[in-house]
Amino acid sequence: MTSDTSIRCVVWFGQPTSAERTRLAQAGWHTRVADANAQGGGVGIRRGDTVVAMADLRNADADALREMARLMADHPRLPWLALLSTETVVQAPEVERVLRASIDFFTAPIDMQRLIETLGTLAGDAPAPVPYADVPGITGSSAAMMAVVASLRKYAPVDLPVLITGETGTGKEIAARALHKLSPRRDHPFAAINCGALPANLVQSELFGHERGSFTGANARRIGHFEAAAGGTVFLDEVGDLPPDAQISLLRLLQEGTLERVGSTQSIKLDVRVLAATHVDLEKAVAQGRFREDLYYRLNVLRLRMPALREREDDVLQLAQLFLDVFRKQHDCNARTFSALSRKALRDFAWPGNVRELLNRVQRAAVVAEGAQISVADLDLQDAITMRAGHSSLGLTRTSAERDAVVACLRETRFNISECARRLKVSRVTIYRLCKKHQLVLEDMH
Ligand SMILES: Nc1ncnc2c1ncn2[C@@H]1O[C@H](COP(=O)(O)OP(=O)(O)OP(=O)(O)O)[C@@H](O)[C@H]1O
Repeated sequence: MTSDTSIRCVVWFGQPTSAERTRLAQAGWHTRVADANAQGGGVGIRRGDTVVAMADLRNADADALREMARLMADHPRLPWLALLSTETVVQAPEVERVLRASIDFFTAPIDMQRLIETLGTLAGDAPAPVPYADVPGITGSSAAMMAVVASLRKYAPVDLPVLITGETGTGKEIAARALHKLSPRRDHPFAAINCGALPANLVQSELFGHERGSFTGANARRIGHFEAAAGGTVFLDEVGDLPPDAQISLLRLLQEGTLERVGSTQSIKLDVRVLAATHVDLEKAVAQGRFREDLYYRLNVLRLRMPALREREDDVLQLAQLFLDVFRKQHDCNARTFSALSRKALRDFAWPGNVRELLNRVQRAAVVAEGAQISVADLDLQDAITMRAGHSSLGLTRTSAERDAVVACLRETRFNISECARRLKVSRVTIYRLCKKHQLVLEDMH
């Protein structure tokens, strides 16, 4: 069983500066200087800990270089990074040997941000989120999320309704906001209305407005949500909850582009795009006569399905780290990252409440965590780690397909990491991360 208190350690062959050590410590990495005097002074390394070795060539003379190359050859299982000075002669045979044995190298002055990101990747952390610069609010680089982003880009400029489906908390409103922001209507209002939360007797008036005196309590004329969003976009969440009379008014707006306020017979022309969401089966509601079929076809012109979080296993850690980083900016908290075991639990959990549940668990964990690492207990996910990863056959199939692809390519390339990375169109660091994820020990595969 993996310990939930595993450490991350950089075994530094050479001399780190105190500023470098401080930055690493801030990022959750212990530094153990490997020299003749190091015994006992460093961190105890145990099974389950993450260890990265640093070949610091900045002050290395010819003897030290030779020694380093020999050391690296003796420890091929360690992930090695190399640090060079601007004077290091990279063509020198000993330097070439060091570089060939290294996953990546850095030249002084070290870009500490890049170093910390590289260490994180080697430790199996979530890859940095893919920024969709033009698609606000959307995070995730899984295949499922990339497909969503492609649809958002396609649908946004088209002035037709979009029916957004998906379980609760999958980001349907985020998708609707992104559609609005990417559309030519972006400078006009966006109104999000939860149809299920409107009092049944006031739905018509809330959505379409009313004239003074149209019903008891209507003391003044009121503009409805649709009119207030003129020129923009209206997002109707839980559209299946609309009562029959509001369904008729909405159909008319979609067909004719007009509405009537309650208590008036005057038609008002209105330009507004309608986006609708549902987490219930609208087809079933139509079959049962609870939802108008003609309205269903009007709303369902373009369809966007938001995937459940369990279908986006690759995004869970990115989202968790993002939510933690955002929380840290707003609150004083010790937690900076997730323990190895809690990362496993985050990946394995089925997330019935989807992204919203992830956000809530991370925020709660950030409040209760005592140290720099969020534990499984902080996330209240103790049960998740006892369950098998990917209860769903989809999760299992995907994981084993990924493992098979890496193993096959490594064999085809005769375990040449660079060639394997080139063929799979990923970085060498990713190959090392995948080997770690699937517990592939290169030497055991020959
Ligand atoms: N891809 C994403 N990137 C970042 N945050 C997200 C993403 N998807 C959802 N969220 C966050 O998750 C929460 C739930 O999202 P949202 O309200 O859009 O879900 P929903 O599907 O509309 O839920 P419901 O069906 O319950 O109304 C929000 O806080 C949102 O910011």
